Amino acid sequence: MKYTITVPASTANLGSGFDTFGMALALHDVVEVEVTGSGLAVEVIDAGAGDMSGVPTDESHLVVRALRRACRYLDISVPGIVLRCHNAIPHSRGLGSSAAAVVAGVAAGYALAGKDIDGSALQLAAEFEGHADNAAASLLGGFVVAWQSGSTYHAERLVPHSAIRPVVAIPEVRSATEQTRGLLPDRVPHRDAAFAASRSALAVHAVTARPDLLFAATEDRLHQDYREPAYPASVRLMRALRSRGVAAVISGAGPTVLALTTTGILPDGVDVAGFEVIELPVDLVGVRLCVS
Ligand SMILES: Nc1ncnc2c1ncn2[C@@H]1O[C@H](COP(=O)(O)OP(=O)(O)O)[C@@H](O)[C@H]1O
Ligand SMILES: N[C@@H](CCOP(=O)(O)O)C(=O)O
Repeated sequence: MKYTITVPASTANLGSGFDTFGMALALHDVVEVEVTGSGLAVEVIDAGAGDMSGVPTDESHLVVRALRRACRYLDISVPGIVLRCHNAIPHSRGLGSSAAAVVAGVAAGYALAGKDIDGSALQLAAEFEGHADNAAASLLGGFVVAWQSGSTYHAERLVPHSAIRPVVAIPEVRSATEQTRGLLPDRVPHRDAAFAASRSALAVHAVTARPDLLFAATEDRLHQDYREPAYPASVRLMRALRSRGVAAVISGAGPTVLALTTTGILPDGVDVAGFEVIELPVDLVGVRLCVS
């Protein structure tokens, strides 16, 4: 039997919802899993993601680690595994590749156990990253609001307004989420926290019902400026787009720039040299499984 798991990329934060908002995007990794008599074989296939040479093919592969974790949680043992990973989501660009890999592995564990995905899958997946925004989006699809109570992760899925057409500008350069989290301060001024509270509350309304409010709703003071030294060209592009009235933000921990448009294109005259610009519709479904 072959289990095929299709998992969407995601964009986190959406400007004002640091570690809270996520949105699934229609760019998918596909992972095929087969159970064998013994051993582990991992094949990593570039399906558009670019250079995959740094990705391991042993037990340290992220999908394998998440699959093993889910199998332990679900109390099943698997004698051997063949894994074929077709990677389309570029790595270390702020499009949630690591969360997608973890969600694929967890979903594979549930598939092998013959169990439907439930709330515990989010917990298992979010534990890998320490925040649930990307994982919830890849798991549930649509627009998610994620939060943590103690060590428990939660998320609510909302449906984005149908007029929203996300466009991403992906640079060639990479930046590791772990490193850019290190650029964030331990404390922020109270006025910035209040600013963030107003904009993130507004963003829930803007994304679901009032796209005309997206520009104000995506303003951020908690993370993007602090991370600018890691990817100045991305921040420059984001600011150039915002100066034209586009609701542009840094996608996740960067360096991709996300524009929440209603046109599916970026305005003429903005210099996008060094970026691949593509429209990525919202994925409303989240992770899916096919058994053959
Ligand atoms: N499909 C995948 N298979 C295996 N490892 C992956 C996969 N996707 C991401 N990773 C691992 O996660 C790293 C990128 O994670 P991260 O820095 O959080 O960036 P991103 O914004 O792309 O999630 C990669 O360098 C790789 O080690
Ligand atoms: N909220 C996180 C999101 C990281 O997303 P990624 O796609 O860059 O891994 C953060 O901003 O650190």
